[in-house]
Amino acid sequence: MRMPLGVAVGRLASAFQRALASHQNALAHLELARTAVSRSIATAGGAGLANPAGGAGLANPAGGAGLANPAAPGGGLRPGVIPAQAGPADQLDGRPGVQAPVPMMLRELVEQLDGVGRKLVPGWLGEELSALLDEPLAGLSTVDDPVIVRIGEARVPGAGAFPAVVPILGGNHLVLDTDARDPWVAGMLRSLVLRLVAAAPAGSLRVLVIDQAALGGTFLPLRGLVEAGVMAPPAASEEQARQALDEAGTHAQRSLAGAAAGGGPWLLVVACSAGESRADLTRLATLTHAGAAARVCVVAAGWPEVLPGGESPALGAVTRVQIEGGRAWVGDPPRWRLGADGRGLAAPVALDTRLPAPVVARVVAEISERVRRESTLSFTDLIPPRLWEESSVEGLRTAIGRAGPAPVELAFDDATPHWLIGGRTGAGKTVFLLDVLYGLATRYSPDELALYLLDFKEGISFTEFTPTVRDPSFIPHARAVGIESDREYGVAVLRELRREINRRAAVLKRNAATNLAELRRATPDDETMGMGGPGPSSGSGPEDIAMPRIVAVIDEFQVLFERSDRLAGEATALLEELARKGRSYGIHLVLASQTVSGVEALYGKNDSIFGQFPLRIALPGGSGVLDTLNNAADGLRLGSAIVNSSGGVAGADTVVRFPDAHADRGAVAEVRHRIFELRTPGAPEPAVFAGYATRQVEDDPTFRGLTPGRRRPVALVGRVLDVAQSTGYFALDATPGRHVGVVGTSVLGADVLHAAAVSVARQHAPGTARFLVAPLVAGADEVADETVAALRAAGHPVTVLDAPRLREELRVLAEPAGGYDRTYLVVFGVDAASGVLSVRDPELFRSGLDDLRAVLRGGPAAGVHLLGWWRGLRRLSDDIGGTSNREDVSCLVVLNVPGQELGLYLGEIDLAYQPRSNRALLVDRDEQRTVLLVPFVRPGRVVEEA
Ligand SMILES: Nc1ncnc2c1ncn2[C@@H]1O[C@H](COP(=O)(O)OP(=O)(O)OP(=O)(O)O)[C@@H](O)[C@H]1O
Repeated sequence: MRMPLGVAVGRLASAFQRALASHQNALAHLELARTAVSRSIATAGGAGLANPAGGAGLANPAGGAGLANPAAPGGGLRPGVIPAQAGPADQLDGRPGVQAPVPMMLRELVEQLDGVGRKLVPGWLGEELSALLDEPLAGLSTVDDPVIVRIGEARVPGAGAFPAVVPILGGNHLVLDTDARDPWVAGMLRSLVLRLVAAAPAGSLRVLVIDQAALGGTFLPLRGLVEAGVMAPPAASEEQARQALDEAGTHAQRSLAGAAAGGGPWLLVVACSAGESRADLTRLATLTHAGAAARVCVVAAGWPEVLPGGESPALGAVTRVQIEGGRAWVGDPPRWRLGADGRGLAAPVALDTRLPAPVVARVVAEISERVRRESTLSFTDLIPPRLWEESSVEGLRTAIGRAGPAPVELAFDDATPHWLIGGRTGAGKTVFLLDVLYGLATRYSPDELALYLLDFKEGISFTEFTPTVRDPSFIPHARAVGIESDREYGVAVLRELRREINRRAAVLKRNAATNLAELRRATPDDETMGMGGPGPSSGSGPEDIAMPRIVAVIDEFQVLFERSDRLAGEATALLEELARKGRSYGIHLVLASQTVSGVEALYGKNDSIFGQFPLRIALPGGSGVLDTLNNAADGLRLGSAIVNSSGGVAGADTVVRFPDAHADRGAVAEVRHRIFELRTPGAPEPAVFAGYATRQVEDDPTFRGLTPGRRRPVALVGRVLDVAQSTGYFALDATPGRHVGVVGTSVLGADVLHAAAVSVARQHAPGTARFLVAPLVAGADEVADETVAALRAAGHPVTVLDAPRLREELRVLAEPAGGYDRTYLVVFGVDAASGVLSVRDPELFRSGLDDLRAVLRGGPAAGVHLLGWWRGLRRLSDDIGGTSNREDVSCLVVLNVPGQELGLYLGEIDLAYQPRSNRALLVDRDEQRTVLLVPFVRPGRVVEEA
């Protein structure tokens, strides 16, 4: 029985109404509609699709009851929707065997379906794009269902054109027989990807492009999507292709494993030249069988029918497209048919190829903006609702930002024990580190986590973790904070970490554990945390097994290697050891650098260190921490980073956005105060080393603790650059030569002498020590006067000497008679007296220098010590009778003396000393001690001039 055309159309219309009502059910309705069409065609003409010419009215659209006239209101093609595309489609004619054009009903069907698809996928293309971009991008609420997407335009000679659509996602895949070296195919792939990502909700779809044949060039026009975090940088080599397919496989496995829970993003794998390798074909084919739950969709171009060794791997739920002489033939999609003969759409298709650059730019910008909007997170998003609830037994984890809308967490654990961070100046390194550190310090208590924070550059990176005058709060996890650190201080921190490794190794051994996690799993927390009884089998005290994980951050670590000297050698050895052993002992390194050369310096020195740093984080300009072939970080915007946990190899990058901690100072301060309030009462402040800070003896805790009655007085001269910043001092015992010589033209010499004099004075009861003070150089008068005043205020007798009187006193002191416990000769500018001292007494045949040398040797045994400042090493050497007598002044504080000159004087050729402002070298010949000092200076001293 024949069905009247009007009835068929009525059915069709109601089917479409339903389809339009719910895009969720679009495919079901497509099926319904198709059936209706087939039926109507079959009943109307009995000829079906294979021979539409036989269908009444179908061959002549104009006669087809409204449907046939595209311009007719309410039906047909909307003006401007289908572009009048020039190009191959204009020459299209029917597929061989197809006698007549595709029925208009089908054309209408597909047109209507594109109406549905338009809701699903923005329908812009070619010239129409600009017009449509005035509308907001149509978005999908989900991509969980199959999406009907337009790939081109079916053209029927003499009968107009209609959109050619295929189902994609939802378990549907697309395969083309021609690869993307064909510009037509390349254009279609780009257009398809752009339509899909534009429509998909942010974060619901990620695109992986494999493009070996064009070295990643096919998707160059869409590279903005990489930065938007929607598309991974194209895999352009065999190795990268393998990694991309690994990722797709893992994604499918994970999705299948979590299928019951539902959700999760989709991965669109676009293989631009699939036929490059049989292995890749097999893996792609496997994915087409995996079903919708795998949440991977394959679009593969260049799929060969046969391979040299046999058939191409069997494909699953794919729509095939063949390219023949500039025409595309679209096969039947899985589960339904586009034509009655089972051979697909019976009309050739001109693929969508044109994506005008300005339009692409605008779409990409809009997508980026949307992703940015939807993925923007603030500093507080990194902070857990409840503080200090995590255990660090298995490792440390913290949120650092988002990839699209998906939160990204990074870990310090067995897989990624240490991190390497790169980024040019101003790339946000400090902000990123603050994000990480606050994230950690809010998740883990100080029993679970300790921090060592070291910064070598000028700036204030870590200052906020330390108490200041304006804000006394601090982060109780921080044990040591170095700001504008010296290399020496850096090495001191590394030494301390090595000591901690050795301590932990011993505890582990005693407890028969091979690593920290094992020990802590076997030991109740209150014991390992230092709050309970002794360890299980060791009998060791709780302090002994207190083992929070330690994160040591070294910003601008390349400074350690900026010279090729003994210190750099030690730093390399220490870093290597820490990197190698840290994993087992819960000690994790974060090395950050702004220059590639910093990284290369270390590579050059020792290749193996960076093998221990699988996690690479590249901020803008930080490609140096990635593989040499991976320049993904070059075009990054501020606030984004490439995170790569495969040692930086290309293809394993994730673009992550992180919040700007600097932008929300109030929130940051509030978090810090919350952490501070939670600390155990009496928790120690971090030891803060600020490279620029000067030190005064009056503020020194050791100085304040000095009282009379010490057996051997100590002369305090500065603060050592060790982690505790211990006080630098010389013990003045009876050994010949126990005198303090301060050397250098710097006026800081006078300040150091002051510190030495007032500190020894505190160790004698008033009146039991006498001080002979000789201010011999004008530049030191002020300090000398202060010294005299301070000594007198302490109740000690003080005699002020000029050069001739100094000579007299030396004559007396050369044969000491006693009377006082100690006599201190404090000479500001010993060298200024050398003219007077070198004169020989005509009667005694002795010069002042002879007496000086006698005092230097014999004085200490009689309680006489010289505290002297020489304004040059040569002058000191001359006064004491040459380098062979150098033990006669065995305690030196060296200021601005060239390292080489000092090395020669001390007989240490490889001495790594560079004079710099606000620093001195403490040399104790008797104790074989050479350490860098921040010398004590008078308040208000401008040290830069030193
Ligand atoms: N995620 C972000 N979003 C927006 N702006 C950011 C972000 N991170 C950092 N910035 C901004 O970038 C600027 C530089 O950041 P930061 O001080 O962290 O850089 P840096 O790499 O440490 O620089 P330098 O090495 O010169 O100290 C700051 O003004 C900061 O506000």
